[in-house]
Amino acid sequence: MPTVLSKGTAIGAVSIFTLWYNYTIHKRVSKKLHDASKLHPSASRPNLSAWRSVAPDEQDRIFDRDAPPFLNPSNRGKPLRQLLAIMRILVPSWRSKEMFLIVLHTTFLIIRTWLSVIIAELDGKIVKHLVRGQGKKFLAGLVSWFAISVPATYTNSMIKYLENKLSIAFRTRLTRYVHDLYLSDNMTFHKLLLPGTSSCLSNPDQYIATDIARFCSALSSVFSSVGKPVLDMLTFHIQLIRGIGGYGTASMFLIYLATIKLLRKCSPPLGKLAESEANLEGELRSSHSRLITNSEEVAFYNGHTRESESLTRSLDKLITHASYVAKVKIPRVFLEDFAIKYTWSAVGYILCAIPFVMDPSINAGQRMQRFTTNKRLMTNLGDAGGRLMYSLKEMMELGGKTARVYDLVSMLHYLRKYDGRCPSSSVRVYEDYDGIRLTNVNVCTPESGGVKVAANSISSSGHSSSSNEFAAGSDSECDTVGNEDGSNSGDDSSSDGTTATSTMLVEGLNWHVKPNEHWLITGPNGAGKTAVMRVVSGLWSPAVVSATKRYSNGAVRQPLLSSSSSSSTSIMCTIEKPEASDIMYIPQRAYLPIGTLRDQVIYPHTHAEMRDNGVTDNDLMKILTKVHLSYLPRREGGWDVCKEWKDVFSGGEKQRMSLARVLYHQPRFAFLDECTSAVSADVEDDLYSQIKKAGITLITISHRPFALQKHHQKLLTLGCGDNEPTGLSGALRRYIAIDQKEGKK
Ligand SMILES: Nc1ncnc2c1ncn2[C@@H]1O[C@H](COP(=O)(O)OP(=O)(O)OP(=O)(O)O)[C@@H](O)[C@H]1O
Repeated sequence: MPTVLSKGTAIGAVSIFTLWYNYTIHKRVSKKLHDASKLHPSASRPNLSAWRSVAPDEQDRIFDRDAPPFLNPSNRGKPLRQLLAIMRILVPSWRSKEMFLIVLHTTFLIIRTWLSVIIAELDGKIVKHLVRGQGKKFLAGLVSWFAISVPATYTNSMIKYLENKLSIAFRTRLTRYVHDLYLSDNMTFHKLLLPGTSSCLSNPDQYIATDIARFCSALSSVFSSVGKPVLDMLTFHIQLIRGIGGYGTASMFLIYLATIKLLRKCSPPLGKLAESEANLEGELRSSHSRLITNSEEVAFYNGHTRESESLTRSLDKLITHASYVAKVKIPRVFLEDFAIKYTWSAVGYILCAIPFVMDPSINAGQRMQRFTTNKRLMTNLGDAGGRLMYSLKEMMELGGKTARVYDLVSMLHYLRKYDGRCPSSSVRVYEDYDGIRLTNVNVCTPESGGVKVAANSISSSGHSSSSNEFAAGSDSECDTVGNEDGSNSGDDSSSDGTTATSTMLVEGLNWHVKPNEHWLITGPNGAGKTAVMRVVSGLWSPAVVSATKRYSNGAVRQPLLSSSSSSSTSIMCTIEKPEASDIMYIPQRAYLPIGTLRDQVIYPHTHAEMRDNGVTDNDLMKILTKVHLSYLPRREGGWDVCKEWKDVFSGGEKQRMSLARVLYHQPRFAFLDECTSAVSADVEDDLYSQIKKAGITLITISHRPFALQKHHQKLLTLGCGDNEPTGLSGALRRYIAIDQKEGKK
């Protein structure tokens, strides 16, 4: 009895220590976060970003060891390797918080196993005293039983608590890591949704918001569901060897192995099924998001029936899949129950009974004590074995969840590394030029299937190719591909037979914008006006033009122009422009971020940055006056009011707000893409004058050249052949640059 009590005291001491530790640490961390949040809004973010704690290049190397599985299916089916790669993010060092939680969690698992052994022994002793009629000892046994129950219950709740903590810690670190990649400087969030990539990784929101959470929760519970039963089984087996002998435990092990083999044979591919289910859930979620985003348009069209059909279709697919999964699991569930609950228990009884049959000299009391202890150990053992079997299922499902997260992270790494702005040796971007100059630039739509092709070139060579991000698999050594006749279907076939399709919008564009030389870009719908803006901003990669009028998004060979050389060069396409911050791009659809009225004017600056720049609310008021929005702060109730601004502002107000942003940021060049189409003519005139007065060089994209030409000196017309505007399909897009003053081409 004293042994039991001293063990109980030791466990109680450990429990009290962890209680105290948890309480003080929690208080300290909360205070730190509270203090930090008072300094700066972004300071509330603890420095947990694995992006910084694990060198990104090192992670690139890990994730690029082979092409990611969505690009190269042969990389599928390696969940352990994928899990280890992700673990580098989750537990970046031995001294990390996650490591501490894992160690603490394991400690409590060991304590619980130890307690189970103590309880089994105590159980046997209590029954023995009862059978022998030893009342005092029986009561003392009961007191010990209650004494041990306090640390035992505390241990159980700590295990659950630490499991949740671990899951939250994993999720925080992984989501931060993914956010850093997703919102990195090269606009990965945008590239991810371009055609060609979206087919590989649709619904990134589902991956980030749901799949990461599920993966982290599954991973942290695996520590308990696998670690604990393994530990239990080892401990109980050692204990049982004393009770039922080596042959008994050996027989139990053999039965476990046989059950595992049988269950594996009868199991459906649970990992793959879990992965497909997550995909279908993502589809349903994105159908709902689309409806939420476009609710007004759908309502105007009375499109609810049509939308309901599409939602029901997504739901049906998910339900059909879920029903299928439930059906294919039946044989496994049946076998699992039969083997674990019934067969194992029967075998346990037999193994417990054998020692007494073999040794009839044991008296009734001892027999009862040993049988009770062995039976409890056997029950615990069976329970642990059962949990291990169930956790095999969880592990298979974890494989599917791991694959989803690995797909996401490797895709983001892929885009981060290979999607630099114009990384191709044949496309040069200079950012120290006092103007914007494009030389021989082909403006093409992104290739669908382009990522797939590019990634194959990576996997075959084992390192990055220099072709641009949506490029066909050609590297600088390959021959130019394209249509001899200069037709606009820039097809290119990769080695695996994948066809990358891209459309040439503007060929060999030579365009020079000097400071204070205001340009108007015009042309029919779909001619590529916005595409030119995308290429200058780096959202789309420019392609190169060759002397033979062929084109390729990869590098091309071109004979050197000097007569002395018969060799070739591939450098021929350049974009020169000022620092990125000196050019501002205002898209067709006005974007109104979540936040205050002030945030609408200063976006993407924060209020703190605005103050750092010495700008006051009075200055903002002057800007709003210039764009004819001075009434807004009064109407909306001040600068600090937060609303869903896209529903509050009219179409014209949204566009004027975009121009207010231009006046706030004062860039040297501003691309304005149809951003005054909803503004009345007199106000439009004034807005252009205000922007020009602020010293900003205008590059305006518009269908209405006559209304706006007085504010511009130069005209770039896209979508025209040599004489007349052409139809858009099939014909090669050309351009005409006109100096309006001189009236020459
Ligand atoms: N992400 C994309 N992937 C593939 N093709 C695209 C993509 N975005 C636009 N395109 C195509 O590129 C062509 C040019 O688009 P762009 O937006 O530049 O036209 P635009 O001249 O600005 O037309 P509009 O006057 O209608 O705004 C269009 O045919 C369009 O379908």
